Amino acid sequence: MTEINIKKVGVAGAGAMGAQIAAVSALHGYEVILQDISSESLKKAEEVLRTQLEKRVIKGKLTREDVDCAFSNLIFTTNLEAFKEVDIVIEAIIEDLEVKKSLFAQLDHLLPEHCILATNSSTIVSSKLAEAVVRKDKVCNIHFFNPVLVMDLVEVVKGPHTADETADTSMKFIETIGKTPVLLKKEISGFVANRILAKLMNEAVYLYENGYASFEEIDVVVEKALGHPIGPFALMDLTGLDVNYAVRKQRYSESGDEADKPAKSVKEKVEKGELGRKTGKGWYTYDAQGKRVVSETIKQ
Ligand SMILES: NC(=O)c1ccc[n+]([C@@H]2O[C@H](COP(=O)([O-])OP(=O)(O)OC[C@H]3O[C@@H](n4cnc5c(N)ncnc54)[C@H](O)[C@@H]3O)[C@@H](O)[C@H]2O)c1
Repeated sequence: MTEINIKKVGVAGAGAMGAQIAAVSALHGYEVILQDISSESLKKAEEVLRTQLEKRVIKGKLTREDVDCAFSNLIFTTNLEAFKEVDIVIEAIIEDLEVKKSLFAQLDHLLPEHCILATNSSTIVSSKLAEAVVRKDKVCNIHFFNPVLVMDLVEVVKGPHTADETADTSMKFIETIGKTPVLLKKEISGFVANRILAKLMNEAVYLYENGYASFEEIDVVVEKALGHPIGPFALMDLTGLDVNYAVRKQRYSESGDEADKPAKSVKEKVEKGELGRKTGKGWYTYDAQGKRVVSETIKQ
């Protein structure tokens, strides 16, 4: 078994996930290329990362040298050609199967032969993306959780096409960036955490849409009675309602199961552009610093 020696990391997509995956890799000494089709997204990613890492310096979780070193390891670019010498690419672009497949096909031509091509998709199994490439044995899921700077766990999912050394190298890579990887030996849409979470979210939305309790009250119950750090509606705001919507659409297109369909109330919010923290409003409203504006009903 030949294991791949990872030195350079490519991250495609500089949104909420890609930016932090790149930052964590750079903080652990890897040379990282963060690529996005939008220069606006790259600019925002750099600004947000500077703020987030600065906060960690103030809290004493990182030193200024750590942060300076991480930024010196990071390249922000719109040029896909910059991935020509990377050893692993983690794709974290929008949750759209056809867009992801098209990127995988482009990358397959461009990347060195040994390079692993992993997807951070919340739900799409990597065999659907492996269809677009020749290097099928180098394709797997590496699924991080939001926010990547904080969340320890990463799911690595092996498809029937994934070589053992691809899964092994991916697991080891995750350990080297200070995270705990869990290997799924067989692929299944949504993997472990999101499948379990989807059941909870469905029930929360059912109770809300049928008027049993407000979304704020449901969040309070889940936090205080079940001990979750945040409730399902606050979590949707953190993840992005557009991401939740896209994931459910994908799941529904695969399963045809009505229970997988995007929720009506989520669809309405996405259509209004209320996507959660990233737009300042989702289920809750957020101020310019990203702090939740507490409603009068909850204050009482
Ligand atoms: N948000 C979450 O909580 C979360 C958690 C785990 C996994 N994921 C998955 O991670 C991926 C990214 O999610 P996100 O929340 O960071 O999305 P996001 O909307 O914040 O960012 C997506 C980025 O991809 C860029 N992009 C679109 N098409 C591209 C292309 N062809 N090439 C390069 N860049 C492109 C966009 O410009 C944008 O900057 C999705 O597959 C999502 O399912 C999200």
